[in-house]
Amino acid sequence: MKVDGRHFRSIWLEPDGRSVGAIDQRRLPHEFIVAKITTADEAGEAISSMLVRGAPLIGATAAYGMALAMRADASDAALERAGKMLAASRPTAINLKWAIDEMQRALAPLAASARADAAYARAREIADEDVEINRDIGRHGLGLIETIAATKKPGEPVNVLTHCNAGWLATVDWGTATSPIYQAHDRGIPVHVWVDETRPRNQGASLTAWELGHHGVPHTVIPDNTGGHLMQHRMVDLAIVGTDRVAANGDVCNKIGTYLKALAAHDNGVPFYVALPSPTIDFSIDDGIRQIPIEQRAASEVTHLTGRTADGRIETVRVVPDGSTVANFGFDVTPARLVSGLITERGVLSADRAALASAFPERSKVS
Ligand SMILES: CSC[C@H]1O[C@H](OP(=O)(O)O)[C@H](O)[C@@H]1O
Repeated sequence: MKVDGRHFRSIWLEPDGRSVGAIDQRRLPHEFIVAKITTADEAGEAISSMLVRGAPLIGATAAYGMALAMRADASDAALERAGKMLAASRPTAINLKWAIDEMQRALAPLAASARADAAYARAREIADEDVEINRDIGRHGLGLIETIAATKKPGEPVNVLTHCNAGWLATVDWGTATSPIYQAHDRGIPVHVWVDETRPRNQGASLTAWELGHHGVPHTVIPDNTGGHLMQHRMVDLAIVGTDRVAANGDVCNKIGTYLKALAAHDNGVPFYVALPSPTIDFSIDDGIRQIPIEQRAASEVTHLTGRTADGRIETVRVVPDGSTVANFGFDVTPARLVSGLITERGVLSADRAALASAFPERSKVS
């Protein structure tokens, strides 16, 4: 997507053909800083520190991390070690394991001398595939927005609520939940986005709002607790969120607070859609609430906030009393019964095993 008129992906191979460039998402929205990742360990640290974040982008970063590992040591032991290290960087997004499995499947049969070049080629394919998949997600999700737009008065926007950041910053490009929004906007369909700030890391306020602003999409940042009120007052036409892992039965794991939005949407008859690329489907599990591991992150993400002072300095301040106990669950699981549909690269599916297996037979058999 564009940043001040210049096209960017969220991650890319640098001109040196070895190191990997990535937007440091911890510095947005106040600073646009590009990080250079030069080793597999740095790729793992970029994922665990959330320099890069978002399920598809985590996968692409791990793929390049495997390539960096092979550049340094292409032995079988190094291939296994890099996979384990990267897989341990974050537990919830299944795209991480998917990408590592893809890389090891491509590299294990090769002679060590051929592995580095093959790894970079496969990592680039994974990144490019993500862009095309997300473009297709947008194409299929666009229909949902067009249907609602047809019921509106001329110029009246379709109001979409989203939670966290499932934008182009969470993927290699386009985003998942935002792809239909960008495509509707680019076609002149009036859209407005209610952006959940998404405590504690504020991915909505700091990332989604930044993205939408740079693309010229009208949006309003709201505290996380506002969505239910807006839905009660018919101010939300559609909710679209991303996901980090979908169980075979259609249960959806996403950023903490998604489940509460789905409950409010269900109670108010607001369509609640989840956008995802097929690598996010985990066909090996069929009960998301019981089987999807929920990451717990540092208390400091809750006790402290970072922002810009009136005179332009970036400062971090404490917002919780010393000594208070903190719980920081990163994700929750929305049961399939609360999901109106899954927007995938192969169409909009009902949130159930039959629909997922029918749309992706090649994946459902593997698991
Ligand atoms: C398109 S996947 C985006 C997904 O990932 C986010 O989590 P995090 O920012 O912690 O990586 C969030 O769950 C988004 O919906």
